[in-house]
Amino acid sequence: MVPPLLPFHGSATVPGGGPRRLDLPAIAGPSFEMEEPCAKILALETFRLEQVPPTVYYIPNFISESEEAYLLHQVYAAPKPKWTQLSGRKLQNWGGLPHPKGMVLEKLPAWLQSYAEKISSLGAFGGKLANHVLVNEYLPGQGIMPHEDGPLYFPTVTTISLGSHTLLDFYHPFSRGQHADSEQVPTPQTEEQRHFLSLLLEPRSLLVLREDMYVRYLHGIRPAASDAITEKVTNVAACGAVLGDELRRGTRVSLTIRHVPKGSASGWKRLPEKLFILPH
Ligand SMILES: O=C(O)CCC(=O)C(=O)O
Ligand SMILES: [Fe+2]
Repeated sequence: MVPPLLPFHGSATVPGGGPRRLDLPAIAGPSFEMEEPCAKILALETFRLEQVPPTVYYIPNFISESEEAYLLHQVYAAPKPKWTQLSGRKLQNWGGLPHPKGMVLEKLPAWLQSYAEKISSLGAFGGKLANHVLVNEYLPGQGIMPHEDGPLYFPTVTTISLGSHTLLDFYHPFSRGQHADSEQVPTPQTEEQRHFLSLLLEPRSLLVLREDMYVRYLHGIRPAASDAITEKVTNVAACGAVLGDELRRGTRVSLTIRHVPKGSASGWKRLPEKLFILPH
């Protein structure tokens, strides 16, 4: 049975404002009953991170501990064949399998559908309803290489983190240099040089990435067992961590919730081949 969705709760310290209670109303909560959808979008705006390229929203404690336990229970109750073991992580795919000829969409199970609806109602997908979820499980020491998610998805990804924090790292794409005619050879750039910011994703948080942060830069998770909170962690003020902390990772399960537009196959075909850097 799907439990009723609870309001966001908890508190966080935000820049300039000192500790603040983040009381966003739940979909069925009393404050939303009298409000228009645009009010929910405004609510999302209050969680927008500054000092990063557009656009990142980070909402600590988006779900409660009991919702987290419920979601973890559902993830691990899935039949064994639902898991795909990859090098460095385990994956479940819900809503349909991506394919160069287009996504064959399947209905989401009820336990994911309610969260897809809750996030969509914040306006995360431009009024569309999320219909696809990837579940990733990372043990301490595991991660995901820097990548782009590819052109199949509406250019927003939303992620609920369960069980443990992680650091999501962002990278400038390789500089492609000037046009070949100018004879300028692109300078080699190390991964470290291209890494320009990280976001601390705490358990129970929601991350919404749109625009440049989703389509222009690459993202990845270092295969590490702990994370140093440095000045590159741009959202530290919204988190329960401080500069200089070293956070040990536990097993983290992430739900990446997206919208796959109908007919995305044609979008796929139009894009140059080198953009097909799919992680899965
Ligand atoms: O686990 C995460 O937060 C990131 C997963 C991811 O980048 C992906 O599935 O494409
Ligand atoms: Fe990704």
